[in-house]
Amino acid sequence: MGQYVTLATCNLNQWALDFEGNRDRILKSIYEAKSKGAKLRIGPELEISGYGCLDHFLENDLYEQCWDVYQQIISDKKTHGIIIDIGMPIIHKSIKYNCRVISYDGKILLIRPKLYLANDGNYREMRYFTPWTRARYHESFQLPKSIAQVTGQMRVPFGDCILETLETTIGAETCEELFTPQSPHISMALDGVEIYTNSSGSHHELRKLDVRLNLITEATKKCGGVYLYSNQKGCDGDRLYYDGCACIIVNGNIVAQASQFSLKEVEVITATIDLDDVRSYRNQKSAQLQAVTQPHNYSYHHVETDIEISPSQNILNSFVRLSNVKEISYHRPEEEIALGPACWLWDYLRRSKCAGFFLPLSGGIDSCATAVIVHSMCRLVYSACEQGDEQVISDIKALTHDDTFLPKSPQEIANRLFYTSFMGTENSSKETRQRAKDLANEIGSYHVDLNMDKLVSAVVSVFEIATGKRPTFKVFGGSQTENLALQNIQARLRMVLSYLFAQLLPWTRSKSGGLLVLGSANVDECLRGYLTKYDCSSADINPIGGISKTDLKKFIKYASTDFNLPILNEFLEATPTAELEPITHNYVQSDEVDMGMTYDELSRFGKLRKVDKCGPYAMFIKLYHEWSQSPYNLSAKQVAEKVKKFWFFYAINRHKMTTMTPAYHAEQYSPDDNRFDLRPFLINPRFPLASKKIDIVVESIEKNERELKQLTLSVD
Ligand SMILES: Nc1ncnc2c1ncn2[C@@H]1O[C@H](COP(=O)(O)OP(=O)(O)OC[C@H]2O[C@@H]([n+]3cccc(C(=O)O)c3)[C@H](O)[C@@H]2O)[C@@H](O)[C@H]1O
Ligand SMILES: Nc1ncnc2c1ncn2[C@@H]1O[C@H](COP(=O)(O)OP(=O)(O)OP(=O)(O)O)[C@@H](O)[C@H]1O
Ligand SMILES: NC(=O)CC[C@H](N)C(=O)O
Repeated sequence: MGQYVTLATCNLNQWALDFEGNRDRILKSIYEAKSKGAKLRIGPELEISGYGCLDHFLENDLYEQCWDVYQQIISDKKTHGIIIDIGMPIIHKSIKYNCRVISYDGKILLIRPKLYLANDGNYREMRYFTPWTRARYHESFQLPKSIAQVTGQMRVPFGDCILETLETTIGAETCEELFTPQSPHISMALDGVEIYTNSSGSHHELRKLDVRLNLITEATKKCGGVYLYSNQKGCDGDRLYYDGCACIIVNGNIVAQASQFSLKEVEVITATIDLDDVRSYRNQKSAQLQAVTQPHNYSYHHVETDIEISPSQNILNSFVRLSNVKEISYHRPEEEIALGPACWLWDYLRRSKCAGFFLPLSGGIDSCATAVIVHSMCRLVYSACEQGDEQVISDIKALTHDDTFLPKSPQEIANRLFYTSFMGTENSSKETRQRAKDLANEIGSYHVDLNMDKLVSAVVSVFEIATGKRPTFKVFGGSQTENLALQNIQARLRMVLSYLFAQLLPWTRSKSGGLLVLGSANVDECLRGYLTKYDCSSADINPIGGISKTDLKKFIKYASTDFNLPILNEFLEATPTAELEPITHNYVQSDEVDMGMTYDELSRFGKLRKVDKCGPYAMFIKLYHEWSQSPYNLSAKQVAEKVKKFWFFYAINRHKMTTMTPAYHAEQYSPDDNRFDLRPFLINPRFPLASKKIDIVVESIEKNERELKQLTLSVD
């Protein structure tokens, strides 16, 4: 007994619309899978076009080019001798589908369209594709002439079918289908499928990998079987980082797992498994009864083949070893922050071919976190170069325009690609200035320490000459309006300077090209609108725009030890301040006081608003029950005030989200206006009806409390 089969899956770093680059990575993965003895190779969702083409999926060109590339792949003889399951979009009867194309030896066996499309949060598949709503139904698909010439076939099955080899049955599931209550793998299992494939375009979100892996392990624990999961990896041209983590799971146990974050463009994993293990596992009588009581028309169309994927010599060959069960590996959230945005930045930089990054470095937590993420990128690039990763080596040489460059440290990379600047005013403290300098020194960035008071006073003078009025800070007797305007002008001038320096700093060092300006507004500031519109929060890209202040602090703590940067502790100990107002003997500007709420409270508001989908009234009810308890012990009135204040600032500042810098998506409660959190930006900030309802509840609670108190007193 024993039916040993070697299977392969992969992470591919595809790029939207990079058809030829995508083809080369697909080919590389097939060659590697074959060289490891695999008989089946699966790849990520829509891997030929790249997953994130968005509205380009509406263009017919794209479909034609996918077929062009597909033709090149299957006519390459080196891709024969292995079942290949490739993701691409296909037009059938004038309707666009998100498909798997399964072939062997240059012949297409089956085209399987996605049944349940992803359409929440960041996903809008229904905008471009139509789901194949007819379960277990198939039609005949007429191949494009160019493909027919290569394969010698005119028509192939198109629909919800499964594939039969000489030893087993294979069924394809596509990404979102795993997340649905009636996942196809359930009915496939009941119809005898032993190997399920899942090809995904699934993005990273902090603390979320376990959701995906739990679904896969639970699926195979319940149904038995081998689950091959493949995913795209990297930045393919948008705010998302696809987080790979291809894996192979057998009856609930993981036997192979690829990385979640790395700079490798092609990462193939294989496992040798025994199909008999699936059959033994399925000995559960109740499951067998469910299988035999399925209505006969519930059976899938089996595409029958005479492909042998488990040659009998496998069990006679002592070199063929069954893969061992492994522990699932997860990263801590701090590591996820260190790695995900760093990989995303690297893809962005090499694909944009810019000369590096420019970061306004203030000496505060946020820009510090951004700087440390760039440092983490430099560490990853350095270590990939050390390991001889040819792609990374060629990219770093191209970016630095130096064919001889092989970095000797992460700092050496930063010195060529990373520019930071402290842009001080008379309101800046020497501590923040020094912290910025020290950090730049530690991580090796090319640092510029400058003062821009002349610029600020010049702009204020222009205003004074034009209007005859000179605004004054509040601490010196000015109004709130004057105070804000004087702060905003400093902040906005920093943005203008940033772009000037980003354009010209490489030139001052006789280097060519311009820099990408990095923004550092965190998710909580965006939600509360605690930032100046069109200031340094307006940049080219922002690696931390989807990360909460609380997580950023944990990340800095982690990096202080794991990256050996003790200077980071100084950032953690400092009070967060914008340093836009003058410091006097009894006043230092502080973020949480300015905002009227803490960062922890903001995270809670953010989660309730977006993840739990609470309006102001529902949020108040939830928070009253939470915050009236120890350790908060807040009264209903206090909770009501906090909730109203949050919604007020959220609403008056929502317009700022329409111009926010594209940021790495990392948090479920991201308020990203462009892709993830679609809301109006002219909102009545008082939410009058919800406020009245909250007030009525507060009154009733207070009345109950008074009555209870009186009752207790009279009993005493
Ligand atoms: N409903 C609406 N729809 C579209 N646009 C609207 C609008 N309401 C105002 N606006 C526009 O927005 C402007 C107000 O926004 P904005 O100019 O940002 O000004 P504003 O939000 O009033 O002030 C910026 C806030 O960010 C704080 N802050 C804290 C820390 C650091 C920084 C920093 O920048 O470094 C800033 C600063 O203390 C202040 O509370 C209005 O003048 C108007 O032009
Ligand atoms: N003195 C400064 N020099 C350089 N850049 C600055 C300076 N002050 C502010 N910035 C830039 O403007 C951004 C927004 O400023 P803000 O004071 O709101 O800081 P923040 O969002 O709390 O971030 P940080 O914690 O980095 O100060 C900063 O992240 C930084 O990139
Ligand atoms: N491409 C997809 O179908 C992705 C949807 C899925 N919910 C995910 O986040 O992985």
